[in-house]
Amino acid sequence: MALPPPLSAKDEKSFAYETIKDRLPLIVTRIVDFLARHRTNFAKQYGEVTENECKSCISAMDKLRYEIARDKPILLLNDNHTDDIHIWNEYLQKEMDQGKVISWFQSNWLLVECYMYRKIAEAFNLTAHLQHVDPFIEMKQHTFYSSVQAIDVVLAQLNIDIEQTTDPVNNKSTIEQQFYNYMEISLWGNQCDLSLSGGANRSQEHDPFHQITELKTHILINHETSLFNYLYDQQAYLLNFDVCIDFVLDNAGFELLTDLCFADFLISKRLCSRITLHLKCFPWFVSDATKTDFDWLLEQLSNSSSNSVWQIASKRWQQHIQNGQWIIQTHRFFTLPYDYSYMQQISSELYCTMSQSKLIIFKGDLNYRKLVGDLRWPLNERFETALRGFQPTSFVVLRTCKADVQVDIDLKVGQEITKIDPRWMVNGKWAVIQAFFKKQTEKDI
Ligand SMILES: O=P(O)(O)OC[C@H]1O[C@](O)(CO)[C@@H](O)[C@@H]1O
Ligand SMILES: [Mn+2]
Repeated sequence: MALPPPLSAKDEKSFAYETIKDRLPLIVTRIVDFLARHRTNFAKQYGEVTENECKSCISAMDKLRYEIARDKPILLLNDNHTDDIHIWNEYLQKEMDQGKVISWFQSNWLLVECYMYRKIAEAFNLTAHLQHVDPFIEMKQHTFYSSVQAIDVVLAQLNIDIEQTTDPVNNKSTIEQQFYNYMEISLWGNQCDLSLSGGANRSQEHDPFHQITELKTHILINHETSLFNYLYDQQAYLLNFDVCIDFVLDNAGFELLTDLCFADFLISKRLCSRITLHLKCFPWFVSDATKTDFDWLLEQLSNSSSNSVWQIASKRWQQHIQNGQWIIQTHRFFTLPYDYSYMQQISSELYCTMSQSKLIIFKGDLNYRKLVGDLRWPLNERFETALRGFQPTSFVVLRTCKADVQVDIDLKVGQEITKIDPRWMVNGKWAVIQAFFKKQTEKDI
């Protein structure tokens, strides 16, 4: 089957064009600003040489901004000591060997956008003292603190819902309703990503429980009922089965908090017995959560001596980690330019362990783009076709729509939504809870 062409800034009417023309340069500018503001601090902390390292990062950022604006060719990476460089360079080299010039406005959007974040990492990797500096750290921490009221509301209710010793068999409908609440709060938490706003604050100021009721009609595909039954029916709550979920997390701050609430709910109500939480290895798409962001969030909760609600939740979460029910993982596959149809070939061990899970939960827009290959599928294409063979196990994507690719929507429905909101595909106000259920083969049974 001939595949549709990839999304690309070649098309000047596309969201890719807007992103590369306006948003990516803005993100790079904010890094320059960050470095300029912290130069003296870094020098105090790590010694005088860091002044020069800051300067070299700033000039790398200036160069990057210039190259994006001028649509310059993309070159191989240079930070030779990193463990992903050979995979990146092999990918780029293969494209070059086919005679293709890879450039910002002419090539695949997914590739060049991922490359920008890898190129930023390269600049920091090439220094001796700034390798572990995260240029997006302030923006991420700010979204957390500007959402404290919403955090209070969610954690207070979560503590109540979890402490209530509901017998799962006789209270199926209570647990079911709570499942939808935490899943939808986690879904709309995805509105808080910072790459869409070019790094400008996207805090959560409303009561999330009210918000999910209001936003219900904005979920264009909603498989939550099938998902609940799928997890509930396997009876992890009755028997001591080992039922695993892989949770591919997205953004730090408020979104991460909502994801952990959902993960806590799934474990505490025994809808599964183990969750692997996948974080990013290095700063990615501005707001994606790294292990440092995860640790920082837990620390904020546990250090809040005045807030018992935060402390109770954080104690429970620390326990999930200590007793192995939450496993924290960073895998380099998630920061490569490959879409998910390549996972089996590029990172077979990751594909293999994920295949053993009952369910994978993918958070966010970028994960959706990677699942469907970031191709210009017709709106009514089947999800399974768009996945092009990626079927490790059953999975769901919780995504607010922020890129002009979407499948499994009836064309008429698409026209109706366009009338209501012409930018529905990209403004983050619409969402999908889109599941793929793997058919069981004889081998699986
Ligand atoms: O954090 P998320 O939900 O993956 O969103 C990141 C999104 O940012 C954008 O790249 C915009 O730059 C989206 O198109 C992209 O998929
Ligand atoms: Mn993200």
